[in-house]
Amino acid sequence: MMLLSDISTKGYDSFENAGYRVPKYNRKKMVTKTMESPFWIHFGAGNIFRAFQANVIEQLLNKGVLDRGLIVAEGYDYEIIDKIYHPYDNHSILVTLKTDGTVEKSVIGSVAESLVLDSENLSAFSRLQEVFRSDSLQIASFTITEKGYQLCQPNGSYRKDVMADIISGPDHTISYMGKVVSLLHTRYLAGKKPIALVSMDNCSHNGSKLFDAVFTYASEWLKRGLVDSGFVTYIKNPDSVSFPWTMIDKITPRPDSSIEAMLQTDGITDSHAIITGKNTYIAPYVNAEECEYLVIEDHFPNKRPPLEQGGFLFTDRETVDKVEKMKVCTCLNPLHTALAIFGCLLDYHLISEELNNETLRKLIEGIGYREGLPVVVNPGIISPKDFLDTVLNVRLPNPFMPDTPQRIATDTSQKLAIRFGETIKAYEASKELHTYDLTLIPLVFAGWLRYLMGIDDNGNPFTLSPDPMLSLVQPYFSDIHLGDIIDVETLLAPLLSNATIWGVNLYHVGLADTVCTFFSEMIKSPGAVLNTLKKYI
Ligand SMILES: NC(=O)C1=CN([C@@H]2O[C@H](COP(=O)(O)OP(=O)(O)OC[C@H]3O[C@@H](n4cnc5c(N)ncnc54)[C@H](O)[C@@H]3O)[C@@H](O)[C@H]2O)C=CC1
Ligand SMILES: O=P(O)(O)OC[C@H]1O[C@](O)(CO)[C@@H](O)[C@@H]1O
Repeated sequence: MMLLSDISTKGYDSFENAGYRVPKYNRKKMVTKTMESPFWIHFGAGNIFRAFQANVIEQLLNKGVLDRGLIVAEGYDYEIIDKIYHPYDNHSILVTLKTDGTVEKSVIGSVAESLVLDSENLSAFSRLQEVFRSDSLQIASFTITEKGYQLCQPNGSYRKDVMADIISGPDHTISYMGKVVSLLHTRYLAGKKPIALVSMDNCSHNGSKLFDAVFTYASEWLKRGLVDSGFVTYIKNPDSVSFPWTMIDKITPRPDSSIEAMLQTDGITDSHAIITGKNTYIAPYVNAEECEYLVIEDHFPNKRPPLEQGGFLFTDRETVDKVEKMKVCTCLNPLHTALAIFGCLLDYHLISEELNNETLRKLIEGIGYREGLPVVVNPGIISPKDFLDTVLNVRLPNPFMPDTPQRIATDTSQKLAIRFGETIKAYEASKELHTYDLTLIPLVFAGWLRYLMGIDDNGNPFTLSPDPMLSLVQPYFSDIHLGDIIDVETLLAPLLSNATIWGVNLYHVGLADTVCTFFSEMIKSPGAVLNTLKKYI
């Protein structure tokens, strides 16, 4: 029997004997050095951080490239720190699921310290202030989901907690970003020390999103006389505070029970997944694919260690933008969304199993190679064709990855515009290509509308994944049944013309009729979704 919670007292031997990779550096020394002179603090203690950033730093510690590790702060879901970090002395187990079926299990010790970003927890907050005052701090990074950067409510006014912070100033913050900007203010007061604030979230132009959030607090505080103008100048000066853009890619599903069972078979009896009160799915272990990309705009005013030795790719902003577009608009995420929609409709519960369905495989190959690649901009540092080949032949079919269409189907209404709309716009702008050449993208659009009926292709009801637009779009489909003869054009017109959903008004780009035709065919009877796909692919 092995206990992860015993690891700091009993050492790594039993884990090593059970075939786990274990820290090869002197962890005590590493922790002491990190506490004394931190270089990287990360906000967002969720799964991707543990699978990716913490593992890269672990490798660099093992190689002797680094002698200090990471500090992590969690400002949204404190339960993660209390239940998943502290009981294990900040260790975690990374389970890497390789495509050949082999599994690599590693004990990750690179997180030296974990803290709640809670202004009411005075000791944690003053420690964070101390970290932000240190000369050595070079990077504050974030994986806090796209929601983490949003300061406003859907009606455009500030959220309550944001407004409270704007009024009370940097010394009494309660909102997430307010607390971050308060810490940055501490750093400013400590001598305008330079730092890179690096969003590593999956959203387009993420650095600018982070800047906008930070700048909003600073300028609102300046307006109210709560900070001096030098603070705003500090944030706007790229030699003091930078906001590099990044592109991150590593499929990291929620902790899966099959992995937990595997750890138990190895004798680890205290590694159980939890769902926190804030709905984070987290465990002392994390499961992820092997493939990973983190492309970062190389702009670090307080310098940085040689993280490229851990595989991060440093480049200019324009290249990050191109890589991001390549991944999100063409080579990965459109394929993922197509599999999510049709996976739910065809009752699949594993992405990898969908790749064994010839029709679905042809669908995503066509979306990538035929419809997407002709308009993708080559970023240079990664070849789109090679990237797409790997997605199709290595990553998505990986039978050992417990990733589900239902997870990816989350928030589809927010994803269609960026994942498909950009390709449609590129066809519109092209002299040689025409939107009427597109068949597969309209099939996905019709598929999503069919998905919104909440009835699968066998005629059975299923639960739609969470999506902020459901209450708006679902009512259109509430009275439709398979086999109904309806005026599809009249039903769908308000949706098809909504450019917020698709990135374009489908009438303006000549695709509305095609989507209506496909949708009509998909609602004819049970089995009609698959038949429609077969007919047009
Ligand atoms: N899981 C994946 O495959 C990948 C995830 N990412 C990025 O990382 C983000 C987080 O992913 P995971 O760590 O896997 O998810 P997770 O569910 O394990 O953790 C989510 C993290 O975001 C925080 N969070 C959630 N809502 C928040 C809010 N409203 N304000 C501030 N913080 C909030 C949580 O407290 C937690 O730290 C994703 O949204 C994505 O942008 C990027 C590449 C791959
Ligand atoms: O939920 P989304 O944004 O569709 O992303 C699906 C997955 O694919 C990725 O884009 C791969 O990096 C991850 O960010 C995410 O886990």
